[in-house]
Amino acid sequence: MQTEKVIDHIVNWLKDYATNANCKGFVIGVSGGIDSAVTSTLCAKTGLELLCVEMPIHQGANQVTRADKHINWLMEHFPNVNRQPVNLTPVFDNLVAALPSVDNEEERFMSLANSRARLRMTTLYYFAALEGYLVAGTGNKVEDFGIGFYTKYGDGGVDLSPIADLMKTEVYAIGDSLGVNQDIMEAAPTDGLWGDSRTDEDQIGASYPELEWAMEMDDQGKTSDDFSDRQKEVFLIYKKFNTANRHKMIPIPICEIPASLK
Ligand SMILES: NC(=O)c1ccc[n+]([C@@H]2O[C@H](COP(=O)([O-])OP(=O)(O)OC[C@H]3O[C@@H](n4cnc5c(N)ncnc54)[C@H](O)[C@@H]3O)[C@@H](O)[C@H]2O)c1
Ligand SMILES: Nc1ncnc2c1ncn2[C@@H]1O[C@H](COP(=O)(O)O)[C@@H](O)[C@H]1O
Ligand SMILES: O=P(O)(O)OP(=O)(O)O
Repeated sequence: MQTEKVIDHIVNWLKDYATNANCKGFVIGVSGGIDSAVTSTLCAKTGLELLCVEMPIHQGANQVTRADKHINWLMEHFPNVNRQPVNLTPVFDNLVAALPSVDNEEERFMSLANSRARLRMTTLYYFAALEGYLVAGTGNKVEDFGIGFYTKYGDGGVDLSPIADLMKTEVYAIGDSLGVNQDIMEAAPTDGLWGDSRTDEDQIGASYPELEWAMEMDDQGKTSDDFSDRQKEVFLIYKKFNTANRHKMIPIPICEIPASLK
């Protein structure tokens, strides 16, 4: 990858898109992870306004510290960057309190994890409408179009996706070139939605480099019969997620009414 040229390409793309859309700039959620660190830095480099929103929901202290440090760094280098902390912990707790209780709390862990991402999306769109900004998405290619590892209409609900054509390893290469701080470069990817320290790899059962390999093999038309041992295992994990989450990667189904009925 020609890293410097890719950076310039994305920055120009962001600038052109916002200008043509008559928007003043961007709003983004900054989590302390690599995807939002890279995307926010690319947005900052456009020179347009950038609002970085920190939205903890029972967040691990290390994630909050990494996000803080990254935003401080951006603000030191780019006068067009501002920050807005929004503590969503009480909002989330109130939502849970307003919902009917369940017999077994475990039954709703996934539903509530995704609700966290949707509260963040709602918050980002509040600022987008208020200030005339676009919501910048932070999904990369393997998450968005490989395994569909994001919350539909949560972190997947965005206006534009600057890094969605880049694999996670390419996002790290860009982060390195942009000077993203080492804590973030070394942090294990996590969706941070569970109130514990589980990583994406813990949840998925494969690492991003492994999943990128499987995505490449799938694109080449390979099947699980072409592999054995760990490769077969990874390929099957990839296919399972890719199949289950395909509905997130295509337009929503619309019930077409036959002309004869109109
Ligand atoms: N980037 C990240 O690391 C990141 C961010 C957020 C979430 N996550 C993870 O992503 C996962 C998201 O969970 P999920 O995928 O179950 O939730 P989701 O809400 O993203 O998708 C499930 C929902 O999609 C709809 N749906 C299901 N099948 C459908 C179909 N065939 N056609 C149309 N709609 C359909 C239903 O409403 C269902 O509740 C979790 O494991 C979460 O931890 C990862
Ligand atoms: N705590 C957070 N504050 C702001 N924005 C956040 C936070 N956690 C997540 N986000 C945003 O959502 C995407 C996806 O998050 P994952 O951690 O990968 O699930 C992230 O890039 C932020 O934009
Ligand atoms: O989306 P982010 O910034 O939270 O990155 P990661 O998923 O690698 O934690």
